[in-house]
Amino acid sequence: MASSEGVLLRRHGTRLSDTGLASRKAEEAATRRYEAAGWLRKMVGVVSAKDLPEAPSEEEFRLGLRNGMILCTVLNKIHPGAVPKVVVNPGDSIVQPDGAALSAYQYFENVRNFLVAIQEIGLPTFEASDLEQGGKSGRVVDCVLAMKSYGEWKQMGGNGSWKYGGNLKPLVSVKPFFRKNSEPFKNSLSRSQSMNDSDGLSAEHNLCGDVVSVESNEMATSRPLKMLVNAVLSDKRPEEVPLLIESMLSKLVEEFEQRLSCQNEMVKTALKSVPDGSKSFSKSKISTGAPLASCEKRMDAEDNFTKPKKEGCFRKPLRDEEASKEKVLKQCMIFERQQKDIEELKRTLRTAKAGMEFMQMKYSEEFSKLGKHVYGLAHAASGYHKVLEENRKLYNQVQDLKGSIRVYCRVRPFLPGQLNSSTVSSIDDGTITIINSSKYGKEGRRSFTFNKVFGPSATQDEVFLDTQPLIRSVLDGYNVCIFAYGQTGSGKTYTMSGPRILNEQTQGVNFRALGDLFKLAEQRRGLFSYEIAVQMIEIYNEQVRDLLVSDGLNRRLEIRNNSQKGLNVPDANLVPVASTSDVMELMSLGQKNRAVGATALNDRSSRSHSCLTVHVLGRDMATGNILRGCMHLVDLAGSERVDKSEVTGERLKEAQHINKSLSALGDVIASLAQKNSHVPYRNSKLTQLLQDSLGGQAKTLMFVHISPEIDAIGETISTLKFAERVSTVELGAARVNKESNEVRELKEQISCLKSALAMKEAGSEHLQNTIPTPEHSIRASSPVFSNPEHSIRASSPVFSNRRNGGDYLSGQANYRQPMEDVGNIEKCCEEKREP
Ligand SMILES: Nc1ncnc2c1ncn2[C@@H]1O[C@H](COP(=O)(O)OP(=O)(O)OP(=O)(O)O)[C@@H](O)[C@H]1O
Repeated sequence: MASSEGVLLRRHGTRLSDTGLASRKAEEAATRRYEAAGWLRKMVGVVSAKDLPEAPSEEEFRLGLRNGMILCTVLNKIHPGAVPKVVVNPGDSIVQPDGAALSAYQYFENVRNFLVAIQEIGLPTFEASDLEQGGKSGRVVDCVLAMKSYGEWKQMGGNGSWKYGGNLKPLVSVKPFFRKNSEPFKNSLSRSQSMNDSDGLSAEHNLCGDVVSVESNEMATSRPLKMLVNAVLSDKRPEEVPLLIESMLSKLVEEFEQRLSCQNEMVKTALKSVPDGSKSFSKSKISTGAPLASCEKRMDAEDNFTKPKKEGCFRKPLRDEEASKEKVLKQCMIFERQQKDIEELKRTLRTAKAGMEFMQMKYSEEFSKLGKHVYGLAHAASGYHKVLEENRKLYNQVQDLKGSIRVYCRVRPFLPGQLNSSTVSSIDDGTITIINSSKYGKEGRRSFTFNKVFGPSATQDEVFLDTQPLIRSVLDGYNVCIFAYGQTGSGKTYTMSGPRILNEQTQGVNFRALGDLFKLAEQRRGLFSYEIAVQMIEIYNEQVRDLLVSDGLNRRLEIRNNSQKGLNVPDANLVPVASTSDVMELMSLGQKNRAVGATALNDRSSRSHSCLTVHVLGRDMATGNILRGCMHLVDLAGSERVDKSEVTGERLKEAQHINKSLSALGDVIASLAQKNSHVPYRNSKLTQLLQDSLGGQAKTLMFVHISPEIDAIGETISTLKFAERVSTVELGAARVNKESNEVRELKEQISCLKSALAMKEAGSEHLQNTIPTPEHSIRASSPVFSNPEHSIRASSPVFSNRRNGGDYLSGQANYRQPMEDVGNIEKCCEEKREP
């Protein structure tokens, strides 16, 4: 063996000094081995020691003792009964160099029992594997030499606890062995078995729970392992055992390492999940002890629950325990942290709840405020509607003040090819002066005053300007009548519709009025909803016909002034319209249906009155009030005299009807203007038809057309007379207003003169100088005197009666005269006041 060791040493190229040390050690080991072998041989005798040479090699020493018989026999000799039963195999005489002949049973029983006994005595032991190939025979030698010492100590009468004083290495890693068939072994085995059989979990738990010291823990752990080893090795051949054990051990080590790394991972995870801030908090809690203990308990419970049951309890190194404790600490910190978070959440919830309640209260307050505001707004809105209504009324009153019957005169320009010699002398705002030819009487000029006179150059836009405000009145529920009056060819159709070729500039009143009507209705959307519909009627020979028929049948219609729908001709087609173009389309249909007769004067001359009525129904969306208004656009038949038309028979009849109806219209308007109690509506179909729109709050606009040709002067004058008659009262009223202004001014003059007289009578010497004051100069140049209109007054009796009137103004008057003048002026004022 020494040589083999030497060979080994040489093979590795060990240094010489090392080689010497090794050989010395080898020699020493051999000496000890020989001593052990000699002592054993001596103890068992030559026969029993036949397998153990006197100076054996390591191998021979191991093989000689391998069956355990020598060892057990010697031990029983020095300590009788130490190994109660030594197994003797019948075939043990057959010695195999590799020990293959030895049964595993024999091998285990004797060696184990020996080792148990040695352990019980307190002698140094070895591992069973040390008797195998590659085992450490030095331990066996130590054990044998310890037995020798023990035997010698016993022989010398040693008693009680024996202390081995030999130079032995402590056998820390050696597992304790228990004697087979011995009581302690039996008890531990039966206990382990019963535990495992009954309940693996509780058995493990109890095993772990019973651990009080490391020693007892080791004992408890070794029992099931022993069983496992027994079970595994029982049917194995001896030569397989070392390999098996090696494999098992490596697996155990592997398993242990795996668990260790697993635990390390858990600890790392726990450390990561614990916030830094919580450490100090948790530590302070842990220092109190109680929370930590509870945590540890919880963790133990968790561990026991999650650990696989078959693993059993492993003895852990101290480091593992520390890691485990640290893990517990971390868990505890997490738990504390979670509790803190829960508290925080609860607090937040409480705050949120309070916030919600506050918001709810605020919202209810806001809602009640909003409700009051809405109520106020509704109130204001109703007020606004009242104001609107008031505004509507005021607006129409203004229109009334402007005149509910307004007459406008329009002079047609000369047509191409006509002689450019006009009967119109001058046009001054509302007054037109006509040159009256000698043919119809005394040569001279005649003036007519209307609301406005449009000369030949007036545009369609200018003509419409005064009509425009009345369109709003229609939407406000008032009725409006717009007439085009005049002799044939004077331009009625031009004013109402425009020329044949239309553009934006040449559009007539109809287009513009309807355009404004729809535009205003659109602007009022949201306040009012409007329904607009159109009727078109023709009055021909005092017969009423519907012009909006598609079959061309001219059925006679009746006029009923008391129709509930506000329709005077309820049987006529009433066509809803939504735009100006809708209306124009209907108008062109009506024009086609209109009875048109060719006359000597104008091939487009119409011998009938046509009336386009736009019915407006407005619903006040706030109050639900209904407003009904309508606008009549009437293109009257030519107003020329019958004899001029040179017609007889049917044409004469037509002309007579036209004249009669126009005359009736004049009568009605005149009656209205004069505010007569009786208005003769029923004298013609035309006035019957327009009854609701003539008088009352209705507005009437009449465009009177005249031709400028000299040969039409007769028609022109008769037209102007008709128009003057219609507008007389209105204009008369205007005149009265004018006169009252004059009276007021005259009164001012009187008071002035009176004060001048008073001063004179007071005997002022300087009167002569005081009369022509700047005040008088101003008065002399005041509108009353400077106005051309007042030039009439200058020649009036008031001033003409005055002697030295001019001197008076210049301050040269006789002082008696002013009193006369005052009397005259006062008299004049009284006269003017009368009408
Ligand atoms: N202000 C005007 N400017 C230019 N042309 C005009 C004007 N007024 C009328 N006319 C032209 O005079 C002609 C006759 O006009 P219009 O047809 O309108 O007369 P009327 O009175 O309607 O005739 P009737 O009674 O036959 O219908 C037309 O050619 C028209 O274009």
